[in-house]
Amino acid sequence: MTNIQIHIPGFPRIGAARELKTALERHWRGELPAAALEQTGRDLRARHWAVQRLAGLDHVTVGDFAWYDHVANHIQLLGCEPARFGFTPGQDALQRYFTMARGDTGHHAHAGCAHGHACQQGAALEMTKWFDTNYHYLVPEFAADTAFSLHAERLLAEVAEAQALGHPVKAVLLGPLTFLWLGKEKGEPGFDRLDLLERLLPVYGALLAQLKRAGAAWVQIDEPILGLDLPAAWRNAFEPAYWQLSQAGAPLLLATYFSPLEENLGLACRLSVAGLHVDGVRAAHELTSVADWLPGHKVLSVGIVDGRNVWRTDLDAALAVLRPLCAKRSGQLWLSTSCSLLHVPYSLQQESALDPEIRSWLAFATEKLDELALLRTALAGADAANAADTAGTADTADIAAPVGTTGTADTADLTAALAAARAAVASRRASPRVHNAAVAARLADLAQGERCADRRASPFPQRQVAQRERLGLPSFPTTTIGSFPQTADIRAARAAHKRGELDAASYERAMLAHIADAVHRQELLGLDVLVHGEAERNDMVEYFGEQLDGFTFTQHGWVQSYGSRCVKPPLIYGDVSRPQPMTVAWTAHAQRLTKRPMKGMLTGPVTILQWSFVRDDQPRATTARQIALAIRDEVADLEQAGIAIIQIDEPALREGLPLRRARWDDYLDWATGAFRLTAAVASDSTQIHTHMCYAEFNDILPQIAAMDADVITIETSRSDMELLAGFGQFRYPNEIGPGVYDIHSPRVPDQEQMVRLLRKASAVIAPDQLWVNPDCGLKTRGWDETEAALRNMVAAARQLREEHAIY
Ligand SMILES: CN1c2c(nc(N)[nH]c2=O)NC[C@@H]1CNc1ccc(C(=O)N[C@@H](CCC(=O)N[C@@H](CCC(=O)N[C@@H](CCC(=O)O)C(=O)O)C(=O)O)C(=O)O)cc1
Ligand SMILES: N[C@@H](CCS)C(=O)O
Ligand SMILES: [Zn+2]
Repeated sequence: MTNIQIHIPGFPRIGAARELKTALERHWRGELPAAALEQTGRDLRARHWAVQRLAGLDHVTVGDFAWYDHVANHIQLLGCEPARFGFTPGQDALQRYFTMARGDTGHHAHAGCAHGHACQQGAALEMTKWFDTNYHYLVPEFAADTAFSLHAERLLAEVAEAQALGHPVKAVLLGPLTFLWLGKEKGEPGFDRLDLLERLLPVYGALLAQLKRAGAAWVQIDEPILGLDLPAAWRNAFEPAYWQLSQAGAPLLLATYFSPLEENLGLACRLSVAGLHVDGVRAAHELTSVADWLPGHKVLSVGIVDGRNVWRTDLDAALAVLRPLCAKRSGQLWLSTSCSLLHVPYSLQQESALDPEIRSWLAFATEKLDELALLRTALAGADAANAADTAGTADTADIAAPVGTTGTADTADLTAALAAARAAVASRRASPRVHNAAVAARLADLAQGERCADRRASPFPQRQVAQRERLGLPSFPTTTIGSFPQTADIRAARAAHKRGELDAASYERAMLAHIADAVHRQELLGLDVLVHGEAERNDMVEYFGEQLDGFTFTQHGWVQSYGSRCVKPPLIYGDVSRPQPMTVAWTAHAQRLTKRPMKGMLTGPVTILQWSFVRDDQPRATTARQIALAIRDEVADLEQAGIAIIQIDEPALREGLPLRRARWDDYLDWATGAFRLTAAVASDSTQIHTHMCYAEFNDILPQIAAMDADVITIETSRSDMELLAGFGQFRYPNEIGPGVYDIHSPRVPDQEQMVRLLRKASAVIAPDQLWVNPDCGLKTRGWDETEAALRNMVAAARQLREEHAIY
């Protein structure tokens, strides 16, 4: 009979009430000593392990906690902190960690630094998106002389902490190949970071041996890159690497997630490990093959509960998938979430304001633990019954005894719990609030007149003439990306309004005053195209989600985005439409305060989709088109209100690319189509901007060009304008604003630094196509640094105008 166990690849670390965020930010402000911060970490870990055990999980996961990011943890664990930080022996490890994550603000590239203007010494590690999620990791830096050494004290201390609390431990590590893959090569061209594997493996070996000695029953070793299109050298490296590691220590559970294994399936099944975890949601179609190919003595861990979305699991469907697997695997079958629960909110228990019907459709992290326990109980019962049928005796001795609330369920409880889950799934399927006939009809009408609906009236050159005539901007026009500092005042006013302590009219007055302040400051700075500053927005996606039909939102559904920063993704449960204008009054107010053009600011359909929890009952493309129509209405209304420039942000367009290249074309087709559908309603003389950050665009430049925005502003400063080369080579046809300063750092760039970047940009893009702007919005910055940086930016633009003498 099958031994069924339950576990999770990882748990949210930020805390039910974002305790980690609060503690970190207090520590960084100097208000909380390191010892107190450490205590917060211990308390959170203890609480999270207790929740896992109480739900009946067989192992607690240790090693998923991080002060800032789990990849950064591995940089320290494996002793490869970049030399450029100049850390000295004996320097406090926590301080070094935060310096890597946040930069060394004591080292100013602009003020008397001997390293020149491209100086990156002391700059924070680059952040980039973790696969196709909205979580950012810190990018390891590798060079030919990178050395590794083991610093496992923190991880081993966490193992000991869990053991002291009486928990069976499964430690989790990033695998060596994924760790190297996620890093960036620095230094000499021609260096290949895969060459470091030989040096890295002995350190992993020593680590695994230490974990075994420490009593970790299992080590989960994450290799999500097995779901990517890997170069042959990387694929070939797996077998020898894992053979070497298998000699070292505790049994290894190799974990893959986010993507099907495809051509790597046989390889993953063959590796010298004791078990394999697969994503049973995104790679559901591979489960039978994996169950067939994986040798019988290995554990198969099936990630059957969705770790990337918030819908309650259809337990009947899950059991229908699991039963045959259970029959095939006479040894050990583990049930799990598809991936770490880092990507979903903590618990539904705190959500008192959700509509009860919609609430019944949902499962956040802690509810997903309960789902696993239910599935295990249901499956174990069926397995026992089968065994009794075949052997004539019911031997339940090797069924892991369920513990905890759900685990103690007797047959009646189990039946009731399954019935409740079934009713919730049925209610969601049949609910009239999910479907809106008017939205369906509008989409159907579009399908008929498709070609005109997503094309501007005239081609770009004609629009450019009309826009230049209307706007009369100088060359190298200056602008910002939308948000200005979300000050403590702004946040406090919104929090007071939410608590009912500040009435709607007073809140609105406060926001209008912040907008007026932002407009005034921009005029003094001499910017050419102004923005209202987004003071009234809690978040660029949540704000729209709160106003669109078909969306709902939570009170506490926070998900970590990077470090202490979190987002509260809205939930799309039904057909999307816009009951009324969402931004027009704020933007029109701002426009009335100035004679300069005020840029309207919208979030695009792909980004709203990508940064929300989305429906799983219809294709993402359909939802994207519904959102596109809603935002299109807003474009039309802004235009009607006299707004001449409208920015439609699509920072998540690149991140939404499927992890497998074979699926790119289909995605890019509907994603860029949704953008065009949003923008195409604008007349020729209305200038449409889009903005993208976090993007390595070069492999999708034709599709970005096909979006046909009049102006695109992109993040380029951190790559020293290297990203722009592709736009030059491709002869990007429309106007471009390559970011000239990194908004993630409090460092104020000087004029000369930005002039250098603009000259570099002018060498690859025609100067009359160029705009001047920061990399992204300024909401996380303070006003002093913002004004200082923008003053220098405006001066840099003026200098370029003089150099090119093309007013
Ligand atoms: C551009 N980015 C975004 C991404 N995803 C999004 N959904 N939105 C984005 O903007 N992905 C990629 C990047 C990630 N970058 C960031 C940057 C900054 C943040 C951030 O600052 N997050 C805030 C939360 C923002 C928010 O929702 N604010 C609300 C609520 C504020 C709050 O916590 N209030 C307190 C009370 C405060 C008080 O003063 O009393 C409370 O409610 O308890 C608001 O402004 O109303 C963060 O704090 O983490 C995220 C991603
Ligand atoms: N308009 C947004 C874009 C962020 S990607 C902002 O400025 O914050
Ligand atoms: Zn941005």
